[in-house]
This record gives sequence, C-alpha cells and structure tokens, in this order.
Amino acid sequence: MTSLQLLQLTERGRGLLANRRKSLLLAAGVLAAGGTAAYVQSRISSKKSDSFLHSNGPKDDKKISNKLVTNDKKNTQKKRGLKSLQVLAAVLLSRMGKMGAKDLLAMIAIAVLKTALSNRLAKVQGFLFRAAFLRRVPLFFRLISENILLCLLLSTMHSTSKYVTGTLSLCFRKILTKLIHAHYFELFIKLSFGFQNMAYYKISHVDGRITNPEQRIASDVPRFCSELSELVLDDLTAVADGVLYTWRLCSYTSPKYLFWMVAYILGAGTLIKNFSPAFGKLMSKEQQLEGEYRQLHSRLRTHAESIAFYGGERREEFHIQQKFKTLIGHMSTVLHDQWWFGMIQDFLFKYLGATVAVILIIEPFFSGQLRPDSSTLGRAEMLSNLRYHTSVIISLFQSLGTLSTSSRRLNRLSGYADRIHELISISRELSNDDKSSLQRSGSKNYFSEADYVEFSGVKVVTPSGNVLVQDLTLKVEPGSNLLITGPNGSGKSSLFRVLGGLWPLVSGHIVKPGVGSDLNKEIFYVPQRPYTAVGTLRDQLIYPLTADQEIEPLTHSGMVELLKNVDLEYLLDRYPPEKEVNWGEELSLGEQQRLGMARLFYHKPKFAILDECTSAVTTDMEERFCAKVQATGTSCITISHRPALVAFHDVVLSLDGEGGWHVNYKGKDSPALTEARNDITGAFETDRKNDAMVVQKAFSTSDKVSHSYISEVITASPSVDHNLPLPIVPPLQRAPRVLPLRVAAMFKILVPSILDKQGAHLLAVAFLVVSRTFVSDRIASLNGTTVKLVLEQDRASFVRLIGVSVLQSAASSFIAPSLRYCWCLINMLRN
Ligand SMILES: Nc1ncnc2c1ncn2[C@@H]1O[C@H](COP(=O)(O)OP(=O)(O)OP(=O)(O)O)[C@@H](O)[C@H]1O
Repeated sequence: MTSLQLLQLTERGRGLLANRRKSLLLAAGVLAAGGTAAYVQSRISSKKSDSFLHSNGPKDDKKISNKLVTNDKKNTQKKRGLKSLQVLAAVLLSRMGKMGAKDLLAMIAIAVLKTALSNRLAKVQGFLFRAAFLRRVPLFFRLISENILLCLLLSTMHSTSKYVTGTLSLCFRKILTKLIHAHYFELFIKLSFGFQNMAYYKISHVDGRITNPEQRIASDVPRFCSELSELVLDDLTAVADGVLYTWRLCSYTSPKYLFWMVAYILGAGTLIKNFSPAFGKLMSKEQQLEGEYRQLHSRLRTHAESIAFYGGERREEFHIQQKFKTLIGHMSTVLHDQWWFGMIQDFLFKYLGATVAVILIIEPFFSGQLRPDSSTLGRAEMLSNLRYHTSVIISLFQSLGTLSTSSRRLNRLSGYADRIHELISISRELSNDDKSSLQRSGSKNYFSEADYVEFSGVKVVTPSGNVLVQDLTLKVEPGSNLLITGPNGSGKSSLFRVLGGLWPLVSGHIVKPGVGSDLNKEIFYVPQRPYTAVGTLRDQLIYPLTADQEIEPLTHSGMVELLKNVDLEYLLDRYPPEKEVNWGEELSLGEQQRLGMARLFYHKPKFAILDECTSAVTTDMEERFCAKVQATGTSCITISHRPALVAFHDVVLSLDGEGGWHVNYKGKDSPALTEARNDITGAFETDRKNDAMVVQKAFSTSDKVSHSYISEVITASPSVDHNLPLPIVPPLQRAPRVLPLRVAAMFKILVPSILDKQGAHLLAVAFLVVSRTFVSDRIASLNGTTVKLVLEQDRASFVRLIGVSVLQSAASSFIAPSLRYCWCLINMLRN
C-alpha cells in the first residue's frame, strides 16, 4: 500500500481497532433496525390483506375486491412486462449472430478500456497536483501531455461507444422487425401447401385486441432497441468501474468504506424503489396514445378529398385536437413524474452520494486515523492521493448508483417489451388458427380442394358475433356464373371473406380450387374499392406478382391488349413505361376500377370474384367486361345490384340479410333469367350504346333550358365600355420609423409572448441555467477549501462545509431535472 506509506497513524489513530469494533457494532445495529422495520411493515401489510379477506358487509367486500383486483392487475401487468422482457432478451441473444456478438464484445472492451483510461486520468490529475506543489515543471508538462492524450482517447472511446450502441440497437431492431414481419405477412408451409396467414388483416379487422399495430412496429421496436442497448453499455461500464474502483479503494484503506457505501446505496435504492412511479405502464400508455393520434392524421390524409368536399376540416381538427390534448396531458404527467423522481434520484445517488464520498475520504484525517506528513513531499503526496481517491470513490458511487437505477430502467423497458411481445404472440396465435383450420379436415368445419367452389352448411358470422348467413349450401361448377344479390349489409362480401380465409369458418365445409396455393392463381378477387400498388403501369397489371415471379413476362403488346379491353390504352401515352406514379391519386375512381379489371385479364384465373367492381364504370363497359371475362373461360361470382348483369349468370343467390338465402338456377326454376339474358345480350350486340352518348343525346333535346339560363345571365350583366380609363391605385407607402419606435414595437410583441406559458418556461430555463453555473462554481470552490481545511486540520469548518455541500447538492439535484422538464414542456408546446 504505497499510498499509505506517507500517511502515518497518530496517537488517536492507534485506537483504530477499537473504532472498527464500534463501527461494526453500529453497522450491525443499523442492519438489525432495518430488518425489524421491514418485518413490522410486512406484518402490517399482511394484516391489512387479512382484514381485506375477513371483512364484514357487502360494501366492504366490493371495495376490498376492487382493491385486490387493482393490486392483482398491477402485479400481473408488472410481472407480464418483466416476463416479456426476458423472452425478448432471450430471442435477441439467440438470434443476434456474429455481428451482434461482435458489437457486444466491442461494448465489453470499450467499458473496460474506458474504466482503465478514467482511472489513469484520475491518477495523472493527482500527480499533477503533486508536481505543481513540488514545482517540478518538466514533470508537470509531461503529465499535462499525458492528460491531453488520455482526454483524447476517452473522447474517442465515448463516441465509439455511441456508435457501437447504435449498431447493436440496429441489429436488435432488425431481429425484432424480422420476427414480427414473419408472423405478420409470411406464408407458412404445411406439407406441400403454402397458406397465407394474413395476420396483418386479422389483427386490424377481425381480432380487435391490438389497435395500431403499426405504432408497435415502427415506434415501440426502435425505442425498445435503443434503450436496451444503452442500458447494456451503461451497466457494463458500471460493472467494470465497480470492480476496479472497489479493488483500488480496498487497497487504499479499510473495507469499512466499501461497507458504508454499499449500505448507503442499498438504503437509497430501497427508498427510491418505494417512491418510483410505474414507468413501464406510463410508457405503454404513451405509445398507445401516440399511435391513436398518428392514426387520426393518416386517416385525414387518406380521406382528404372527401373531407375537403364536405368541408369537414373543423370537425376533423376537433377530433385530432382532442386526441392531441389527451396525449399532451399524459406526456405532461410522465414528464412531471420523471422530474420529481429524477430530483430524488439525482440527489441521493449523484450529489449527496458525492458528498458522502468526500466525507468518507476526508474523515479519517480528522478522526486521526490518517495524518499528512509534515514534510513538503508528504503534503504533496497527500494532495495527490486525496485527488485520486476522491475521484475513485465518486466514480464507485456513480457506478453503484447506475446499477441500482437499472431496475427502474428495466421497468420502463418492460412497458415497450410487453407491447412488442403481445403483437408477436397474437400474430402467431392468428396464424396458428389458420393452420388448425387446414388440419381439421376430420372435423366438421374445414377447407378442401377441388376444381369447383362449394359451400356446405356454411355459416357466416361477423367478428362481433352477428350471424349473416345460416347453413349455406351451394355449388358453382367451372364454366357456370353466380350472381349474388341482397340488401346492403346482408353479408355478400362477408361470404368471400370466409371463402378467402380472412374470416374464420365457424361451421360447415368449403371446397375450392387452390387451397394452400396462392389464392389469386385460382380465385381472383376484384374489389369495389380498387387498390393500386406502388410502381409502374406494368406493376399494376401484374400485381400481386413481381417482375421476377412472372411465368409469362408481360410484353408491351400484351400490355396494350390488356388495356384495350378496358379502354385504357391512352395511359401508355400519358405515362412513360418506367415511371412510378401514385395511381391512387392520379386516376379517377372509374379508371382505377378498369385497371383492376385489366389485372384480371392478365391473371386468367379459374374463378373471378367481382365484388361490385364495376360500380363506377359505364354500363356498356360493365357488360363488355362480363362478356369478355366469360369468353376467357373464367367463371364469374359477381356481387352486383344492377339487373342488367342477371343476363350473364346462370345462378342467382339472394341473401335476405337475416340469415336466410335463396338460389335460382337459370332455365330450371326461373326462366326469367334466360329471357333476360337473351333480351340484354341482343340489345348489347345490336344496339350497344355508350352511356355518355345517351346522356349527350338526352341533353341535346333539352338545350332550351340551359341556353335560356345562360342568355338570361348575359343580358342581366352590365356592358363594358373599353374606352373608359382605369382608375390609378397609388402604391402603398410607409414612412421609415425611428429606432425607439421600432424597439417599442418589438417589445409590444415580445412582452405578451414572454408572459404567456412558453415565455414563462423560457424565462425559467434562463434562470435555471444561470443558477446551475453559480452552483457549479460554488462546488468547485468548496473542493478547493476542503483540501485547505485538511491541511489546516480545521474540523469545525469542515463540518460546516459539509452542511453547505448538502444544501448545494439539493440545489443541483433540483436544477438538472427541472431544466429537462422545462425544455420538454417548451418542445411539447411548440409542437
Ligand atoms: N370487421 C367487421 N366487424 C364486425 N362487423 C362487420 C365487419 N365487417 C363487416 N361487418 C358487418 O357485416 C355486415 C355485412 O357486411 P358486408 O360487407 O358483407 O355487406 P354487403 O352485403 O357486402 O353490403 P353492401 O351491399 O353494402 O356492400 C354489415 O352489417 C357489416 O357492418
């Protein structure tokens, strides 16, 4: 122990052993008192819960059961959060691969290097004191250069650690996002079948347990990953610091210091744990509200045109403002909780901890256990040791503090972990449902494969439990065409949701082509609300295939042919072939529907489900489309309210909206169907008229009305005399204002804005920044005074100084979190 060589034992110091005994006794007393207090507290709480269980009267029972349920809920939620965190950590560790392992190893290396460099820096700074005290100029300059080099290395380590934390967080994000996407989108393979699990659809449209899954994927995952990797780095650094500084401290003086420190940290940690708000729950709710707020904005964007035509912006703004207000209210609560809790935490672990550290280092000099040598060299050594060991003990306090606050950070992380884990589990559960509906071929309700479509005893039930169709039994042979009619909301589209596997098949048996293969190969769905994908015109036609999935690549002449079928060939002149266009915004609704029809001609499926997909196109186009589809050998299953389409179908299924249904077969029980077809097809072939032509003709016969109105307006308007000179409007002129007037105008704007909420916060920030500078200056001067008092052995002044130091610690621990709080409030108000 070289550092002790210059610190001699005094007369009073000889009673060190006796003092140690006293300290041990005191420590044992503190522990016993703490244990008794904890025991008494646990007895009281168990008595309370006993009294909950053995209460009298129904009112009491209700209160008690409510309380128990709330407590149980809180505990289960907390436990569930921690369990989710464990699961996600295990997933990340097992899947992070070589890159993640490299990052983790780099983090460990950085943590060790940082600790070693900081330790060396503290030592060099101690040596600097000694060199200055002994006036050894060359040594001083050598130490200064080493100091600069160490600072450079430390700053390099700092930014490298930030970089590695970022890459590790990115690696975690990739793993989690891939895992979520796997359940959210991907096909699963069963025997030779693949089957779309469509969890992305079911989560939002069927299941209802998760709202805003996109918020969880796009916001919760990155936040969780970056906070987790930061926590890993901080804890690794704290462990490396803790190990090295404990060893350094034990080699400097008795392990009693360490004991006191650990006792202090444990005590403070327990105190803080009892105060800590439920940050996990708060974070989870914040993300939920953020998601809801974001969703309202994306709804506004999607329906901007309709809202603009309705002039509904006030109403939409009101909704969005309400949601924003709720979000801001919650965020203010979180900020407020973080503020007061950060204050207590900073006070106990940072500032008061540093003061306790200084007392532990200096106290032996006053108690006489250690005394500086009276020689100049002895004093210089003492200064150097004091400087070094003070930073050792402060760093040790900080590392222990970091470790003890990890539980709070884990608690916060568990909020995110719970939401992510829930999304993964529900997606997995929903995809497993699909698997089981395939596997249940022995049971009553299942899908099987054939080249026709058949429903046997199928029941269509909405996710909310309403029965739309009861025991439907119907067969559609290839080459036959089915028309489905019925009032709005009777379940026409829902029948296809069940056929396509979007909604579960609760009862009955469905036979269809392409079970397990891509549904659109055999049964192609053309919806009423057209969908245009991101990409070129060619991409629209081959959707959902991509260029590399095409079996027969679509040539330019093929594209012309497809577009001609739906009168859209002009699009080829309007848009260059490679141009990616926002088709949903640039094409009219009818054009989009026609593009959807052209897509059907490209895929040439066995069955086409046409769900009112021609509602926005002209009737002649609709008829031509139906004829063309049938000519290509595709069987149509059409939902339509237009009687003209009856002619193109052999079977009509009518739903009554109350669970009942009725089937009419052409030529069998309804000759009207055949007649209608003959009539309409005849008209279609002989006298096919464009709707636009019909409207134009009708309009031209009534042109009297329109002309009379226009001519009335023209005759009522005053005539313009072109020779009359126009009046000259003088340009606006402003006399330049004098400086005092300009300053006064500026104050007129500034004063009210300073007096409003944001101005008050800005003033508070300015005040806090000035206070922080003042307090930092006072603390620096206190450190200098401490050394002076040790040299002068002025114990009374030292005790006073410690009192002042505690006050300043309290001030510092108020200032830093308050600054953060005010700054966040300003940002929130600015948003
Ligand atoms: N995700 C859902 N959750 C609960 N109910 C739903 C859901 N989707 C649809 N429904 C309900 O199911 C009923 C049938 O809807 P469906 O879309 O099948 O009607 P439709 O017969 O096609 O009507 P339309 O002729 O207006 O297109 C409606 O009352 C609708 O409100």
